[in-house]
Amino acid sequence: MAPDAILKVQDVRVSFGGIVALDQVSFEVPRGGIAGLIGPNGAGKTTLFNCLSRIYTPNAGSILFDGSELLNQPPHRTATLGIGRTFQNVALFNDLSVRDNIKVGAHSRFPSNILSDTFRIGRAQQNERRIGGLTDEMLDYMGLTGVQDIIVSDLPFGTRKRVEMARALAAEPKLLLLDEPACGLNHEEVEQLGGLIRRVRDERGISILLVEHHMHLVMSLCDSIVALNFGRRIAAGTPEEVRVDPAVVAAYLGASKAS
Ligand SMILES: Nc1ncnc2c1ncn2[C@@H]1O[C@H](COP(=O)(O)OP(=O)(O)OP(=O)(O)O)[C@@H](O)[C@H]1O
Repeated sequence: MAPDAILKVQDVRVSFGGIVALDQVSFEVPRGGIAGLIGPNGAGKTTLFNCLSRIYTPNAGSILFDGSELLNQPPHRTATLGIGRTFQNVALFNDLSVRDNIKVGAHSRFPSNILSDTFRIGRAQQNERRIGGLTDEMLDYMGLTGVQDIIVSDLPFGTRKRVEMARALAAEPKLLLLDEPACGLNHEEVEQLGGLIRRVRDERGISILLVEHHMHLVMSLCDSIVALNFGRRIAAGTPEEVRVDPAVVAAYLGASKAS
């Protein structure tokens, strides 16, 4: 793996019965980069994200994260290894407050064990203080301090999306996977989101991979882009290269004709 790649996806294949959702897909995310994953509906983007967050196990291929094979790790370790994620439809604990949702993210940074915590109360208390500190920091960073006690289900969709990103950031990931972060946001919110994602990379050094249909956001934000269609990689390169790639143009024209 190139020393500057945080993620290397190599020849990944996933099939569901007769449907091949990913077919020999390979690409890299440079460390400290913002990479985009694009493609028409059904191209395989979510399936790939589900492999990266270990919800699915590929039938073949390799996923190197920070130099180690991710597929050898148990699924529950992805957060502790340093992979954070948000979901297309927002997956928060709807009955909990903003603060408690973010605390859940911070907890994965300081894993606890009821047995050892019982005998090492001092350490458990120290971890609780750190979790509280990290939660405060994320509330402030994401501009959510004013709504910290509000139950998540009472908030507008755009704010819930920010809470979800704050929860992922509270686990201090090395790589953040954003699944359609602009979906459901208005024009102004999309502009703010672009600035926020850039800040997360610039100020926190977090590498980012985003799946997104909002082409203006992808093209203005990403350093590199991978395009999929029918489970296959059809193009990869800079935004300028991918935008004019004939296979990408044909895939999107085909998708718009079909819809
Ligand atoms: N759990 C599953 N069982 C069966 N088929 C699936 C499953 N998940 C995805 N697929 C199929 O795999 C293919 C890729 O789907 P996927 O959701 O990854 O595409 P996508 O690029 O994320 O699409 P969208 O932009 O609409 O979210 C599709 O043909 C889809 O129907």
